[in-house]
Amino acid sequence: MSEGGTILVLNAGSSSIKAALFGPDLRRLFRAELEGIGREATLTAKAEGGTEATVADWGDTSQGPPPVARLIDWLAAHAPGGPLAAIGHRVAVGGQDHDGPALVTPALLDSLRALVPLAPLHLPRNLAPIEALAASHPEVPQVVCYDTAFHRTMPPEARAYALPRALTEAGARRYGFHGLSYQYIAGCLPRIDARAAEGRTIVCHLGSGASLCALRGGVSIATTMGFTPLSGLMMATRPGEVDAGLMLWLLRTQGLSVDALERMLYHDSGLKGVSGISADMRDLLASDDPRAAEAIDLFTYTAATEIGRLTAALGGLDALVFTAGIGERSAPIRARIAARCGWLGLALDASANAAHAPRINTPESTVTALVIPTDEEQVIAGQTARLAKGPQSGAVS
Ligand SMILES: Nc1ncnc2c1ncn2[C@@H]1O[C@H](COP(=O)(O)OP(=O)(O)O)[C@@H](O)[C@H]1O
Ligand SMILES: CC(=O)OP(=O)(O)O
Ligand SMILES: [Mg+2]
Repeated sequence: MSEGGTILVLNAGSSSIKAALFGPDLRRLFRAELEGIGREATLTAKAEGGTEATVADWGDTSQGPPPVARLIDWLAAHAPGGPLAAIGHRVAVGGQDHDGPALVTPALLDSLRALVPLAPLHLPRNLAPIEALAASHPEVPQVVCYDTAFHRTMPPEARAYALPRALTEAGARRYGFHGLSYQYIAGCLPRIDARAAEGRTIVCHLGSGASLCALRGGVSIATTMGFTPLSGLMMATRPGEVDAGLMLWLLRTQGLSVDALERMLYHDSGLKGVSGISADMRDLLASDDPRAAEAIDLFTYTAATEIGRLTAALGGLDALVFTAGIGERSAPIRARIAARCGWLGLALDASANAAHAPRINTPESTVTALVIPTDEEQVIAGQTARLAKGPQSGAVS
């Protein structure tokens, strides 16, 4: 890693691409977010400490060149210059063979390409910039940071499906996702609330993709996503939990192809499918269409019932944390989920919630409720700096 250079971080999610530049001291220098991937997108970018954000209409991203390629060109022209010391990438899935950050090599890329069926919405978007940057910046080490790695502490009963043993042994088990976000939150908790840091805490990562993580003493012991990021909570375009038998029925009797089934599950379900209006929670909250209300009800119902399931895994609940796009910014959704969790002793302070305060529970609430903005890019930058500094560091050729 070139001493004194900057670290570029790329975090491609299902509805957004977040990019950031960090200095050698791991302080953020610049951030950019392309929001609305797959439709009309908007770029927001800002130098750290700067007052003016750049906001640009990015046009329709459902067609044309991959938006990440344009974003990389845009960053080269607009972000602070200087040599790149390393590039860190969020990679949604590491499967059973990859459970910690790793330097990119051609062999690693080959093994990750084989995992695309485990995260077809994410992995191609994660791998494309690695391949492009390996070609354009062959001298710069690249590091992949897995969403799944944080959950390797889950006990066997939280990882296994009740499938034939041979399948479980072959890797057909729950990996969990959003681990970079949960790692960031777990790292913040000791500074924010000792009881949440040491006790039984559920983190609600509610973005375009959504999941919950049960933390005991800051360590993941259960999560709602599984082998793929389809299961668990209802999401922007994914259904969350559905009966596997329904999928068999669709394939056997409704003439659905495997490709059409995959498209339906990853792109056309969730908030978008139920409302028929939008995948964006903001649009649904602003709509007076009853289908929007139905979609929001199903979203908050599923989140609350899954909180119940993870509370059982933890044996009780001390704290609930809201994070990611919806969790950080939507007071009405937090209020509706919390209202369904009153039986746990949770009560929100309406004005603290409306103000997105760091602590939003009432003094009487037996469960602490916190809002913590996540920062996956910071975790990626830390993992990237550690690996790229090592003596074994080398770029892809
Ligand atoms: N103020 C808000 N109210 C409700 N939803 C919001 C708000 N701001 C952003 N969102 C939602 O957050 C989601 C994006 O969250 P994010 O965590 O960035 O997702 P991802 O990383 O999966 O792309 C979008 O689906 C958007 O609808
Ligand atoms: C794993 C996952 O669903 O990620 P995202 O929320 O970024 O789509
Ligand atoms: Mg995300």
